[in-house]
Amino acid sequence: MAEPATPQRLNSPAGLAAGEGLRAAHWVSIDHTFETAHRLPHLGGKCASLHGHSWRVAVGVAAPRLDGDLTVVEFGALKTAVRDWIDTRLDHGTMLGTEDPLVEPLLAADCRVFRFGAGHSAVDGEELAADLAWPTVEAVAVLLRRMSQKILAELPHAPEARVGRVAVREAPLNTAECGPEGIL
Ligand SMILES: Nc1nc2c(c(=O)[nH]1)N=C([C@H](O)[C@H](O)COP(=O)(O)OP(=O)(O)OP(=O)(O)O)CN2
Repeated sequence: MAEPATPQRLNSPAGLAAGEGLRAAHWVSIDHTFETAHRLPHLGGKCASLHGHSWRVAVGVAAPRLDGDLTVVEFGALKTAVRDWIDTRLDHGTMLGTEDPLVEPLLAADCRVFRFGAGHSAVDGEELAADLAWPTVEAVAVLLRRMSQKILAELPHAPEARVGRVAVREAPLNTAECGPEGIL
């Protein structure tokens, strides 16, 4: 009789014939949405005007083999942590370059502001964007990939699990992706 496919056997390289799938590669991803304003004075045109988007982020995590519970990382734990980080710092706020003259008046009016390019004055997560001068979609993807790497490191995950591509959509037609170095 065939041996039952218990999680232990499935995750054990010794329990698999050569070429069987579980040693190959695994990708999972979670999505989150947030409502945030930004502006990009350095690009000029309409992007220089303060405007808002319904942003969507997809965080991908890859691993060469699964954890003992047959996951790359548990969806619920990853979603909770990613949502919490975004919802307390970006959602219903404004992303600005640190030199933007709108920073001070918005903070004075008790609005949520997340500064890019804040260098040594970065606070509460801004350090992850301290070297990114403006909140372009590409820069937001870098920020959220760094955030995801920090979160993954603090969660139980499969051996050698890594954050893969992080895709950020600011509008239905505009998406930026950030992936591991060497992917091109
Ligand atoms: N590579 C990038 N290009 C642009 C960015 C960016 O972050 N990275 N940002 C903008 C503007 O902020 C703007 O929000 C988007 O501009 P655009 O696509 O031109 O405008 P619409 O969303 O209104 O697009 P339509 O297709 O014209 O409706 C610009 N470029």
